Amino acid sequence: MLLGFQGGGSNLGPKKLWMQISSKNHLLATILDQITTNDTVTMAATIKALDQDNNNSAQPHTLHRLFQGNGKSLNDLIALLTLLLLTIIVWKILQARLRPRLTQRLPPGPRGWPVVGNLFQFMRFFTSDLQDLVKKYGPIITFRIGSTPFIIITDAQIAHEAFVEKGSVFASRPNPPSLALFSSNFRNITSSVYGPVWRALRKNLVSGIVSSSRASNYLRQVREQVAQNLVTRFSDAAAATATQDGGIVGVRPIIRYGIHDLLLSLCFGTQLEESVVLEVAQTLKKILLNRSRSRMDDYIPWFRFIPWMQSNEKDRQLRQQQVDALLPLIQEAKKLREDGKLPTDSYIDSLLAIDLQGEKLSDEHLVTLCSELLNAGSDTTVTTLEWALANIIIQPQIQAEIVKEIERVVGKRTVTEEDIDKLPYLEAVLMETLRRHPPGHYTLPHAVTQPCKLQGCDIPLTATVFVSILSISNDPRIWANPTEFKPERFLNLDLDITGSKKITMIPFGAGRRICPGLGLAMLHLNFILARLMQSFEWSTSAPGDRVDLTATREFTMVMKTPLRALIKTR
Ligand code: HEM
Repeated sequence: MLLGFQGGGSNLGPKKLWMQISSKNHLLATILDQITTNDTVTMAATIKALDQDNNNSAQPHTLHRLFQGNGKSLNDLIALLTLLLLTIIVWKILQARLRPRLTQRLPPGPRGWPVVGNLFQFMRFFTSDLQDLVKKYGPIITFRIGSTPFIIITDAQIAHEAFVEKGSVFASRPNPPSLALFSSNFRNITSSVYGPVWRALRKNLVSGIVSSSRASNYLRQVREQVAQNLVTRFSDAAAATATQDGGIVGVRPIIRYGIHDLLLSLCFGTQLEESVVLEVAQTLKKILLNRSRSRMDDYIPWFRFIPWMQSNEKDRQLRQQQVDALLPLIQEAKKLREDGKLPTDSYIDSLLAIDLQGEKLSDEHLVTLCSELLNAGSDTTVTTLEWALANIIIQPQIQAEIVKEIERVVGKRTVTEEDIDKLPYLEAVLMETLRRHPPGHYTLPHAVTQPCKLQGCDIPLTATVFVSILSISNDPRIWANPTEFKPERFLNLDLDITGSKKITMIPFGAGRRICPGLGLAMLHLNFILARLMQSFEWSTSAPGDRVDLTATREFTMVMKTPLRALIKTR
């Protein structure tokens, strides 16, 4: 259109034309106003005034020449002004989006590549030690993936400032699109934003199976039964490879089975057949492994167009398998409930009773919430038990100390849940395991509810924030000789594992999003480890064997070489 003007006889360049237009900007502003309000009658009057203005001037106005002298229509003028208006709007939008980025002072971090940011460095640093980066950039580090800042806090005091002192600000979760399918549109505890849905679901879990766990007869019986089955499974596996010194067992699969058996019973109110437990465990593991793969298309949208990066179809298949595995159990639980036979302490019973924003939960939503309990509580517990046994095998004096404590407190009878509080050394071994080998090296991702400052740096709304759990529990300013496995350090320590007063180690996170299963997890860990220690002598699978403590990331940080042990009934 502008070219049209120039070709229409005006010998002015665009810059000069603009200056002339600007000189009449008061009248033009009025016209612009009228264009936007579609007030054509007054607009005509204003243009007349502009005309008048030109007639009175010694030098005829350029616009006048352009539109009247050259016979251009009012429509052309309107089009020019609309174009200007649009340019102004686009400029304002760009300014609003760019200004915060240009003036923001994010925590420092490594330089990234254009467009993808630190994509190629991030996953490497995420699974390795951050010490070198901390030396270079300080205790809070920013990575960028696409345009999203990933901020990692490595220091206990700063973690306390963020998650506890500014708890409500750091209490939300980011909502990456690929998570929608498995979280029923971000409506489970782990992924929901800080708000009423999260509050209602978390309260339901905590006031249901977590708080009442010790008091509930049903839950106590389940644990007793599962611990007994676990001991039998270890005995059977050892018998299959029996030598005169005992039998060799692969530790992880047996414990995995036991913990799934336990959580499925807590969830569905009934103990399930072995084939069902195995099928559910296998399906959920596949999903966890798929979910823990980095999904960069969440942050760099054009990745979705690269064929080998597309995982939507795979996600849909896995979701279907999850529904196929869990829906029959939900339907069975509904029938038991109708017949008044479903234990009221089971998780599914509380979910069937709950109204979420005035509505009962759909079957699809129930699948999501049951899977969440099983996923959150299984690998974390299995991993902790495997690391604990590995360290106990490496240091036989720790095993001797645990057994001595159990004999002193319990005598010859089988250890029960009531005994757990009287076994401080056993608990110290588990605490040291959670410090040295936390199942998650990072908290889950947090989002902020409003832009804020941390240590003088900006934390924008777009940020995804993590605390490095491992950096804190390996910090030599907090823990003497942090790389040594020494349960004794916990014996006379007034430890606050929730970190609410002071953060020293937070394997369960801290603040509003702290793991709601903390109490239940500690009960399971103590009870099962006590039973396994009381039932068997544990040693390396062959004389001179070394237990490899290298970690690798699955969903949790697991032993890279799964633990094999020689066990002998005591
Ligand atoms: C050794 C066992 C466990 C460990 C180490 C552990 C650790 C964690 C960690 C680090 C978080 C993230 C906290 C954050 O983002 O700041 C978390 C969240 C969570 N955990 Fe656990 N957990 C364990 C067992 C359990 C169990 C048994 C349950 C279920 C009863 C459970 C349910 C959850 C849930 C639902 C969340 C999400 C909380 C929220 O977003 O509000 N966890 N856990």
